[in-house]
Amino acid sequence: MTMRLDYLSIFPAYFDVLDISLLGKAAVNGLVEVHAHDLRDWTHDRHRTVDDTPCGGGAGMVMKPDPWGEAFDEIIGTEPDSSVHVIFPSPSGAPFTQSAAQELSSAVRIVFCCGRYEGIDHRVIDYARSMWTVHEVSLGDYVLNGGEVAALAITEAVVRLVPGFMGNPESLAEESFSAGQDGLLEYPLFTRPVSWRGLDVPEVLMSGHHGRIAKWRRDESVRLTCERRPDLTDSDFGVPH
Ligand SMILES: N#Cc1c(-c2ccc3cc[nH]c3c2)n[nH]c1N
Repeated sequence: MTMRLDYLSIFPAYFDVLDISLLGKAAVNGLVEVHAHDLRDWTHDRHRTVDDTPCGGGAGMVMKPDPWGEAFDEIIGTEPDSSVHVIFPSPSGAPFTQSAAQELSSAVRIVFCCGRYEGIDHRVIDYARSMWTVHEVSLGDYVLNGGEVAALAITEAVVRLVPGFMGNPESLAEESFSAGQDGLLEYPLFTRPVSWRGLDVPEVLMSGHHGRIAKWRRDESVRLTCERRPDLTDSDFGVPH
């Protein structure tokens, strides 16, 4: 099943990058198809205006609803369809998580609505909610200038989980935040040479003793998670008091 990805933005060239790297390969293999659209193509004035002053006053500009609605009609259609996932990156959105990426990896269609200026007229989101499955999501607690970077990050997090995308799906199981890691951060990784600039690979990893190696890795994951992400430690993870 091919996943169709659409991107609506006033900077559609942001998404040219999706033609390279692994995503390019996935497109070639028919796993995903990518369509980037310039929102200004749905304007009708000579300046191709997509923004206006905020009702109620305030700084900055707000994206007008009309171009979005006409773009939706042409790109998605005018009939409700809950199988279409419409993502609005927003600083006021719910934190985007690995579990959200996992859920979206089985979607047949995802449409990213990339706002700029101060944001998009809220009626656009309300209309989309009446038609499709909408996700207002945030990458994190910092401010970007628009939704494009978030759309790219979410795309990578989702598409790499699409069955058939990763050459070795087993590698997904041991990553940070994966279910296989019990939500823990990934342990430190090493490869050859064994000694590098006076720094050595931990001996246990060279022991060939799989049980000891597994314990060392689990202990390191717990240590790192407790140190860096106490918010993820909603249980003791077997940490001795
Ligand atoms: N996702 C996300 C965001 C944003 C964001 C998203 C869309 C727009 C449209 C205008 N400004 C935006 C900022 N800022 N910080 C995040 N984590």
